Amino acid sequence: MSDRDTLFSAPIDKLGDWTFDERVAEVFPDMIQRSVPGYSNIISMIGMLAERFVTPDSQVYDLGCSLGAATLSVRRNIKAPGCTIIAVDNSPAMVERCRRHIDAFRADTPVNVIEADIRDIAIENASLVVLNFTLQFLDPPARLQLLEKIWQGLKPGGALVLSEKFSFEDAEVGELLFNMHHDFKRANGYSELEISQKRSMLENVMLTDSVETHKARLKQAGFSHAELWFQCFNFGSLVALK
Ligand SMILES: C[S@@+](CC[C@H](N)C(=O)[O-])C[C@H]1O[C@@H](n2cnc3c(N)ncnc32)[C@H](O)[C@@H]1O
Ligand SMILES: O=C(O)C(=O)C[C@]1(C(=O)O)C=C[C@@H](O)C=C1
Repeated sequence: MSDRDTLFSAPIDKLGDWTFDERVAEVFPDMIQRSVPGYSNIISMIGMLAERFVTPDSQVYDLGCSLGAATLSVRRNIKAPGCTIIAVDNSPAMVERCRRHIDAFRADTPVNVIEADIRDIAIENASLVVLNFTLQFLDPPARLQLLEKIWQGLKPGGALVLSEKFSFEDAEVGELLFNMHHDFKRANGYSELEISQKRSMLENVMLTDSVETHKARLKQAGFSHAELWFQCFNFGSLVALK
C-alpha cells in the first residue's frame, strides 16, 4: 500500500499550479483511488479490453502511465504472443517509481518505460492505446494532434481507451455530478480544505471537455466509432475503434 495522501490537509500559503512531482508520486495510488470514482473498475476493465484487442506481435501504449497501474492490468491480461508495452510519462518521479513497480512482477510481455512527453513519441504498430486520465492535462490545441497521431499508429481493428474527468453541457446535471464527486471525496476522508486547495491547483492545468466534445474530436481524428463504456459521476471512459 502507498502512503496516505495528506498533501493538502494543512493550509498552503501560495497555491501554485498542480504538478506530478515527487510528493504526488509518493502518495499517488491512495490519491487516485480516493479521488477518481470508478478508478479501480476502469483499471480492471482495461485488462479485459487488452485481452480482446491486443493482437500478436503488436505494441500497446500507456500514455501518461504514472506508476503503471494500467500497464500492469494490460500485461496481466494479454494472451497474444510477441507483444511489447510502451509506458510513457514525463514526470521523472513517476517514471522512476513506475520502473520499480513493474520490475516487481514477472511476466512474458516486456514493458519499456520511457520518460518523455507523449506529444513527442512515435506510435507504431499499435493494437491498443490507453490514455487513462492524461489527455485532460494536455493543452487543448495539442489534444487533436495527439489523437490523430494515435489513429495513424493504430492497426486496423485497434482501439483507444480514453478515460477523463468530464464537464457537462447541461449546467444542472453538471452541478449535480460535480457535487456527487465532492461527496465521494468527503466519504473517502478528504476535508473541505483538501478538496478546495487541490481544486485551485488543478484549475489552470486540467481543462475538462464534455463527452460530446470528446466524441467530436475523436471523429475528427479519424475514429469512426467512439462510445462511452463507463461513467461514474463526472468521470468516465470512452473506447474508440479504428
Ligand atoms: C492522472 S495521471 C494518469 C494516471 C495513470 N494513467 C493511471 O491509470 O494510474 C496523469 C499522468 O500524465 C502524465 N502527463 C501529463 N502530461 C503529460 C505529457 N505531456 N507527456 C507525458 N506524460 C504526461 C503525468 O505526469 C501523470 O503521471
Ligand atoms: O478532480 C479531482 O479532484 C481529481 O483529483 C482528478 C485527478 C484526475 O482526474 O487525474 C487529478 C489529479 C490526480 O492525479 C488524481 C485525480
